[in-house]
Amino acid sequence: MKYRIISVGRIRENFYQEGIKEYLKRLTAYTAIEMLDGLEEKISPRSSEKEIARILQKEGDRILALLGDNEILIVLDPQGEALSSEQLAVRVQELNLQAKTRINLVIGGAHGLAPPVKQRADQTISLSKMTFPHQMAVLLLTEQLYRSFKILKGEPYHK
Ligand SMILES: C[S@@+](CC[C@H](N)C(=O)[O-])C[C@H]1O[C@@H](n2cnc3c(N)ncnc32)[C@H](O)[C@@H]1O
Repeated sequence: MKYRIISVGRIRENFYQEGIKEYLKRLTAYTAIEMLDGLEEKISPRSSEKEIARILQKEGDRILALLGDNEILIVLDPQGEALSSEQLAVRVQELNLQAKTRINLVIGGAHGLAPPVKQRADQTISLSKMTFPHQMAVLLLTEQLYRSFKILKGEPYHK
């Protein structure tokens, strides 16, 4: 099964880039995985609700255009399903057995994700009830995916 992390916001900070790159590299021992970032629209901090909705829709259209019919979409959202690392590992195992071509994990931008993206989601997963910056959410996700594969392989990993 192929994995793709789609981050609407660009991964700008060096220290996030380094961490994400490291976990993506480690993950290649277990699966084919790529990351796509920077799908965001420019937005002013003083944008109106209407402007934000318009931008979210544009970003959402871009995300949905990337997905084939036979691809799984998992949205990352603080309001999503809370899983332990062991439960996430079981979820990864189940997903890997599905007759689908790719698993897409989507992280929203500064204003989250448009309703059509949330509606298309096959699953919505939370990393915590707290809200993180998108770069932190991508880093946490890559680490938790790596942890999942380690758990599934029964390989040692610091607790
Ligand atoms: C800065 S947050 C967006 C916050 C925005 N106010 C909203 O309503 O979604 C950027 C993205 O990071 C991801 N994210 C942040 N915290 C998360 C968490 N605790 N669990 C899962 N994803 C999270 C989500 O995909 C979110 O869309």
